[in-house]
Amino acid sequence: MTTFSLNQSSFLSCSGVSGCGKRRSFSNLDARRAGLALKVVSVSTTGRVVTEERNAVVESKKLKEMGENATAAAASTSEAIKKEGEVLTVGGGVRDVYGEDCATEDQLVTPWSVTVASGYSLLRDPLHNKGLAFTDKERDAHYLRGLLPPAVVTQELQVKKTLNNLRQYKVPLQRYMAMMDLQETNARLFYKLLIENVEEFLPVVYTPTVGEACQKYGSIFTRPQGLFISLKERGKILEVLRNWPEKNIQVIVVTDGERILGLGDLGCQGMGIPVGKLSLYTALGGVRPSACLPITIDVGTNNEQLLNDEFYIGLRQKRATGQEYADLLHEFMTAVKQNYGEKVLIQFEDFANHNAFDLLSKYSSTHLVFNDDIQGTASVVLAGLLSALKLLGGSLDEQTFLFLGAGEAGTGIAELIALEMSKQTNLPLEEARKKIWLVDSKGLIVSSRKESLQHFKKPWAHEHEPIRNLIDVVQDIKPTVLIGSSGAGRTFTQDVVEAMASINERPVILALSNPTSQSECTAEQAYTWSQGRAIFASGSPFDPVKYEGKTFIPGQANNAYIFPGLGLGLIMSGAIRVHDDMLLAASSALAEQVTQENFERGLIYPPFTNIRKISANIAARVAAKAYELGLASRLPQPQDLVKYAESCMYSPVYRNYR
Ligand SMILES: NC(=O)C1=CN([C@@H]2O[C@H](COP(=O)(O)OP(=O)(O)OC[C@H]3O[C@@H](n4cnc5c(N)ncnc54)[C@H](OP(=O)(O)O)[C@@H]3O)[C@@H](O)[C@H]2O)C=CC1
Ligand SMILES: CC(=O)C(=O)O
Ligand SMILES: [Mg+2]
Repeated sequence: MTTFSLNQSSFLSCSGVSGCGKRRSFSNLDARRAGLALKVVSVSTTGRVVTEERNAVVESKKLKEMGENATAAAASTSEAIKKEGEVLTVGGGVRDVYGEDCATEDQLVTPWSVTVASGYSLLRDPLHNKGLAFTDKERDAHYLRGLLPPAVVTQELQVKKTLNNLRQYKVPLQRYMAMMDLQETNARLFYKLLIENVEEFLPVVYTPTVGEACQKYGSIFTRPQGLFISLKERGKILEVLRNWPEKNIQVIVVTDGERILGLGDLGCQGMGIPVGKLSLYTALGGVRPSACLPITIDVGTNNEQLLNDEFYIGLRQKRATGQEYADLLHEFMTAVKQNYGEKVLIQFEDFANHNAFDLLSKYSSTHLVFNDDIQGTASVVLAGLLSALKLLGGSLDEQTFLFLGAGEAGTGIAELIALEMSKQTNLPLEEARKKIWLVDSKGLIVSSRKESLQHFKKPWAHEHEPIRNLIDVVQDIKPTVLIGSSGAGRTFTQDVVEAMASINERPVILALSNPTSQSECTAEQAYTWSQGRAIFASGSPFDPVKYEGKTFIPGQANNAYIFPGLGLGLIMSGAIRVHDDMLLAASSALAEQVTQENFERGLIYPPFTNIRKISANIAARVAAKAYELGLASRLPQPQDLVKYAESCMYSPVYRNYR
């Protein structure tokens, strides 16, 4: 294995010797221009794929021999290539002939190979297909003649046409299916459309529609969008990982489907969630689509309705638990590290809390792992609270927090608030926690219940008499901030919101539960019942609300603001572990992106329209923290991390092919 310094790898990794994946690993054009005597790979007859295997060590040696001149050569090479418009250069990195941005990857794959798909195969390769946007020259060069009608159109026109078509669908699930179809047909068009129309299509590929898609996944399933690893694959998980066509994976989102949004156990059909989250990694965070791998672990389901559904696509058995479950997960975690190395980010998503906390603590010291529901949600909510303070005045420790729901989201947020409070005031963590109260399905969590509490609830069992109902808790505790993390829809009833409004001039009410049906209250309810005084945000989006002649725009408190930027920051710094301070850094980076204009409209989050800029800022702060903590492996540290983050981001614009 040959390794390069960052300066070298920013060029070399992209030009193939470092192996940017089996299919797009090397542009011969780049190689020739970089002074390497590589044989030009010829394209086969129509529809064939030419694969050329080489020994990377030999080529690596040649590049090493270039020594210090490599970077300079790379820079001038990039410039030359740019002029011809054949490949795009960004930030000193080079994208290969198919335009895959490999700037963040420096792993070596030996032996590497070059594969060129042409003709019919090219049209069916979603990462490279451009449909009618293939130019006449490209059609000649890539054996596409006759496979396409004569018209040549721009990507912009394709976006316009696709938008027109998508808007014809009035049923959200049909829009979802059309979007998935587009993703599977032409990824760049899918991402361009999603990025340019993020507020319109986020609710389609993500919450709320993705929830319905998971519920009906068996019926709408057509093609695999990720890997299914079930108990049947026990002992063979490494082989299963190797069946995935992309080799150079940077982020895995994995679920076992037991707590999909607030919809409960959807078993194998939870796959819609990793697929959706990873679409956001690319669209919002700029991680290459080919570097993203959605995985669903299927250990059965306890959902009787699914078990009896003839279209169910998962194992027809009750969930495996205990040692059997732990062994499968351990085999998975081990295989991932073995196959992709230790810098692949594994995001745990929508596991039930009885596994989520244990998995996170078991693997956080050996793998680059992150639980989105516990940690990403905490980071996004803390950001919202930091910016709400600008509307409210005062400091974090002057607030009293009440949660409905004491699971992953609730206790995860509570802990990060306490941590931030403790850092801000030097208050011991134990003391900071006393400002935070949680209610679960049995009522207020108090010390007299301590023995029977799950471990993650114990820090929140304060001295107090038990109280059963939320309204009584609100009247007793008098919170300034009320947070819904229960998964139980419409539990912030009129009397609860009215009580919050009678206690506070500007009550902060966050109804985090997803999808929309599970939101603790609607935006309209929050504004109406508080006479327009609530500072409100919800996990799933709500339309603007008109109340007494004024229009209120609800914010979206969703971890989608955090995980794409956090992930990018981890990847670009080569972080080896996730640290709480990175979550705090992400929170403050997000809070700083809220503008005066946003505040004037009552918003505590910036609009999603600016999300790529927001993600670059989050990534930069997370990466800076990784360097500061000595957890970053990609050295030296780039000087301007925001610019570097932007330069690493995937662009969905079509590339010109030779
Ligand atoms: N907006 C966002 O970014 C995110 C939103 N979420 C949403 O948060 C919700 C909860 O997720 P998560 O924390 O992982 O789930 P958990 O299952 O871990 O926790 C749910 C908690 O809510 C409590 N609860 C359930 N029903 C009621 C009720 N009727 N009254 C009072 N408490 C109740 C449970 O009580 P008990 O412990 O007694 O069973 C439990 O403490 C989901 O809807 C999810 O979609 C999650 C992550 C991110
Ligand atoms: C948003 C999210 O992660 C959830 O609802 O589970
Ligand atoms: Mg989740």
